[in-house]
Amino acid sequence: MAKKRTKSKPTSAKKSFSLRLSKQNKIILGSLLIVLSIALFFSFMSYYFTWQEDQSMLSQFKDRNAQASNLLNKFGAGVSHFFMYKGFGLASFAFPLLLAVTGLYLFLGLDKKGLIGKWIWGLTGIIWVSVALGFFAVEQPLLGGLIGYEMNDFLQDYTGKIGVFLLLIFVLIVILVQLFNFTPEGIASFFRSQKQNIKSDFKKTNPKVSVAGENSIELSTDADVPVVVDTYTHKKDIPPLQTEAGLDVNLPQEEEMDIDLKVEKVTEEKEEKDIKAEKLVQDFGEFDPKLELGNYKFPPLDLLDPHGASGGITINQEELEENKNKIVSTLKNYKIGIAQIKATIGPTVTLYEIVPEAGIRISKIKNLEDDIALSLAALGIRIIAPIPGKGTIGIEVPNKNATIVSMRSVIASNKFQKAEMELPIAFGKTISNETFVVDLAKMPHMLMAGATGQGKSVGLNAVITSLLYKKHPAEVKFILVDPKKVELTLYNKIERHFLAKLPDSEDAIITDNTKVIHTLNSLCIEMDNRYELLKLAMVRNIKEYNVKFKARKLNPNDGHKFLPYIILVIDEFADLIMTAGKEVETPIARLAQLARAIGIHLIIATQRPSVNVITGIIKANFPARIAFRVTSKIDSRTILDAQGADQLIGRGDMLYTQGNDVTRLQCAFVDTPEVAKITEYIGSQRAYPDAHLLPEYVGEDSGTGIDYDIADRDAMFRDAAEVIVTAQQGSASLIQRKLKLGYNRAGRIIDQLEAAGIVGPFEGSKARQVLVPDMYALEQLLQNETK
Ligand SMILES: Nc1ncnc2c1ncn2[C@@H]1O[C@H](COP(=O)(O)OP(=O)(O)OP(=O)(O)O)[C@@H](O)[C@H]1O
Repeated sequence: MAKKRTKSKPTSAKKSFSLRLSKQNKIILGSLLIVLSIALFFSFMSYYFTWQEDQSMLSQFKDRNAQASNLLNKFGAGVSHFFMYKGFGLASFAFPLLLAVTGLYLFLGLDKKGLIGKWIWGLTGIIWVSVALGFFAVEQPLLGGLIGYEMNDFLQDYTGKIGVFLLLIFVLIVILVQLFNFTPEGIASFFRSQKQNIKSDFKKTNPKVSVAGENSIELSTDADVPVVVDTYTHKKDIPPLQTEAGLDVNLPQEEEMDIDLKVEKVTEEKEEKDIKAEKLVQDFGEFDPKLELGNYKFPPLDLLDPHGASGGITINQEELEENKNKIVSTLKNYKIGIAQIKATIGPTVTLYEIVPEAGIRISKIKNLEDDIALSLAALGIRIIAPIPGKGTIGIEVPNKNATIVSMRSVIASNKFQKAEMELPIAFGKTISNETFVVDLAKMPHMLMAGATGQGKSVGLNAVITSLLYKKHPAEVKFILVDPKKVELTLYNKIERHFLAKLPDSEDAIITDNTKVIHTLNSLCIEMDNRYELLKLAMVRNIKEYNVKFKARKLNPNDGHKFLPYIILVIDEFADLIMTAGKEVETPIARLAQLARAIGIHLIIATQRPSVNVITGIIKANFPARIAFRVTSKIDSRTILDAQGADQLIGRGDMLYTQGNDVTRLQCAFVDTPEVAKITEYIGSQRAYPDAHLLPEYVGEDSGTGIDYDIADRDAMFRDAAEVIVTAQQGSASLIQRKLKLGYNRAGRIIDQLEAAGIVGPFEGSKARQVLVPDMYALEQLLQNETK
């Protein structure tokens, strides 16, 4: 510092020579340029009249007695000779103009950004005019100047007269297009408006003439209906219509067709932040969350087994015919005539769509479900009467030989590959053999239930596999809860790629129930944190947030980071509810209600679809439901609010609903060895140093009743107390954010605040109550403590 100060004199001297002019200097320089430009202008003007007289005295410049006729005497004669004669001729007049503009800019202290452009275009124009005049007025050396003449000469030696002419035209076009935004449409609309003016002027002077043509109505101006033409708008004042009741109706007058609408381009005012972000994007490109694992390779398709279904569905004509006959004859027995019957063959069931004869009651057919099942000697017959939106009645009959829908076939399908969804899931195939792809982000949570052994675990694997095939490890993280301890263990291998866990836990896959509670509460904290981030970023959902973050509009120093989707998969939900009850239900309900916008999605599966497991709260918050085969109609109702799941045939046959419609699907089959291969493939690639860490959850029991010694308090205790009291919100995450602390430390401080009586006790996922109303009260409290 001292050194700098001693050197301060020479630096200030240097500064005065730098290009950055002080305001005074700018005014002086600006006025100098303006004066100079006026002098040049008058010199040039007068040069045209006096150049011949002054020619001889150019050599006697130093002679004080010699006088020139130019308005600015010898200076004028000399400068003009240099610019006009030896330079650019008539085009030299642009120099005083450019100088004057520059002078004005400096004088008024305007932003100099546009000035360089003006000089470039000015010089281009000078050269062009000089060459053009040299070309067209060879005889008049003063018009084009020596440079114009010489350049012409030079160019003509190489390209000939025509070449120079074409070159001049081309440069002119460039200038017009670049400088004046000339476009063919612009010229056309100019001529159109001219034509219109002439037309209306003409009409004005000859009111009886009718102009017939497109969009025009012939008008005869009868004497009794006066038609007045407005001299300004050229519109006719039509007298108001008279209705029968004598009511005046004013018709809105038609606007003239050919009025050119000039749209002024509004240059958006950009915030400084945006400009900064644009610059960052220009310099470093968009933020790429995948960069850290830039070489990550998505699992290839051949890790999946085709399950012998490469030939697609085989149609057994005999079976079709037989079933059709049985349906027709059974219905006939009950005096139900059929007008038409059509079959759609799916992988596991065939849908027979019938159009009954007129006058048949639908409920009559619906009641025959069991009779039809009996006559077809088949399980899993479902009657859909009527098929929504079709006006037919559907009878689903299981195929004798069901085709396995391989995961490979659905992943390879065009529909899945081209799916522009946030979290695409290829569930399987519909009854008409179409691949069924849905977006988990839109669901936004899913409940999956079905009796044991009907395909639930396969279904969960299909969901996870779909996402593994489509998403980069940076974009999605799973939290896997597996009380059965065997179903999801395979995913251990991708822990450092795709899994998220609590900071202190060893295994990412959660198998014990207390940990589930901690994880759920931690997810609630993550949710609150994410909402806070979204609020700060002024966006409504995770998608917009990430777009903004990628465009570098959010500063990581303010706590912003790229947010991956978090998917919580619970394999056996019944077990959890039985052991932990409300402790699990409350955070799950809270997450389900609020988490959709911030990219946390829940998938819960259970094999016990009873009302004490799938409670009203859970059901209300899980609009997307999947039912595999269940044993009773009641179970089906519990899951879907409709029956039908009891009539499924098992082995991945399922019903999907996301609101009203229920769709029957054959779940894609992915076997354990296939999952093992995929996880092996992903697991063998370079990974993140650790699994994605969730915020630490400080359990309910910790902190309460602990008497902290005042001397042991955290150094940030007072700051934290002020933050909490000012915000009147007792949350550790607030302290964490405002004071930039780790969650552990913030949690400890909260405990100390509780011990000091500043915040209330822990209240689950809600923020603690703040017991001190304002800063004054806080001050008093802390002072009393030290006494
Ligand atoms: N989509 C499917 N396509 C063909 N077969 C299937 C399908 N899904 C399941 N299966 C068959 O059903 C068997 C049981 O499936 P899965 O293990 O998924 O049942 P689960 O409902 O998870 O049973 P649990 O609740 O006892 O774990 C599988 O081993 C497989 O043979």
